[in-house]
Amino acid sequence: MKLNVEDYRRAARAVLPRFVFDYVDGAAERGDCLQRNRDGLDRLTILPRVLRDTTRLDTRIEVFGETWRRPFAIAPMGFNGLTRPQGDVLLARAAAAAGVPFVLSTASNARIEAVVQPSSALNWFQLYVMRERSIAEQMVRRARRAGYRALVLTVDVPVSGYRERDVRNGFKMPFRPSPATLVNLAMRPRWLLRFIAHGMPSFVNLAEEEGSDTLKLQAALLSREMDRSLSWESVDWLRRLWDGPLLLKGVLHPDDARQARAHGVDGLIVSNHGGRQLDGAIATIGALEAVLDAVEGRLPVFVDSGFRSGLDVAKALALGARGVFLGRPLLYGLAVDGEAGAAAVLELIAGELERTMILAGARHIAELERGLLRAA
Ligand SMILES: Cc1cc2nc3c(=O)[nH]c(=O)nc-3n(C[C@H](O)[C@H](O)[C@H](O)COP(=O)(O)O)c2cc1C
Ligand SMILES: CCCCC(=O)C(=O)O
Repeated sequence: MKLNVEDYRRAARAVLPRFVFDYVDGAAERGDCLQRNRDGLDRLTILPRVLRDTTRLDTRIEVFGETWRRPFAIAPMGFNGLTRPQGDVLLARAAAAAGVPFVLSTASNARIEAVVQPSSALNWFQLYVMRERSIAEQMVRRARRAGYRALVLTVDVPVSGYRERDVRNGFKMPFRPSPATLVNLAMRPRWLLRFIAHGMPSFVNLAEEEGSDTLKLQAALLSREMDRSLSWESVDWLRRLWDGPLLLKGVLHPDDARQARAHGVDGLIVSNHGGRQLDGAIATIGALEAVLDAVEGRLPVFVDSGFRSGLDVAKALALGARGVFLGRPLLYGLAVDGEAGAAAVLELIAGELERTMILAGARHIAELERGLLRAA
């Protein structure tokens, strides 16, 4: 029986080859940041209100003129095809059915054009800018043509975080599995059969750049060789390329939040990349308040990293976040049962959020406010 995200995590560990589970589940260096995200959330408690008629409950929010059925979304994740063939499409479908956004990663294994869910107005695209800037430019154009609504520029990967589990597993391109990895693969026959049937997933969007050395680019993307010259001027450059909502993902410092506003950014995602980048980084729930104060309500501020339940989501919203992005929980669901598994995780978290709201006496999202929070 899978009653919570941790149950899905354990089930995912049982079905995925170790190198895949480690890539999904892993974090940078000692895993301090990963743990700090959890500690920050666990230290917040709810001071509930009672005797409020909660027979009518509303979890919808408005973002950039569109309605999300739930105040959360699926975070951009690269290499989703490794967890399940067509993983990007399966996640996008689960999100569309649940009425929440799906953010397609630059490092997706499905084409930008193939993932758009026409039934949903909530297709978003995440951009990594690699040294070959023309790739980013081309992808932004394609995303606009394909109907993506918002563009998320990820700014916390100027260099790859040091993921020790990936290094130990030899997880890089070209992939040279160690004997231990091969033995472990033989113990995951269902995953292996699917993998053989579909072939090694690749970063398909790179292949469309004419005359480029695709293999080299793929390896560069997997090792996250980004353009480290990225700066606020680059944000201006992107602002000119993209006329829809533009968000920065990976902002933690209030001064950067202010800068973002000055450069015409439309929204922020307070994120430490799920603890996968700077191991010393502040917990996102701890960074959130100062960022909110810095933007003075002029931009929607979202948050991610370490959110594992509807209760966690409720805490961030009570602090003032507009919404929460969820990463690994969706991949655990996807690993276990494909689209249905991802849908089940979204439903699980929605159910927890509703129960939390009822028990806290909040009838709609605006009633999740700071007065309901106390430090434990
Ligand atoms: C397997 C995996 C791949 C990721 N790939 C990307 C990516 O391609 N682009 C990006 O902006 N963030 C990426 N992230 C970070 C997520 O968008 C998000 O910030 C993080 O997963 C949130 O933390 P959580 O997994 O604890 O919910 C990735 C995260 C994971 C777990
Ligand atoms: C595989 C490309 C980048 C994925 C990423 O951003 C991450 O692993 O956190």
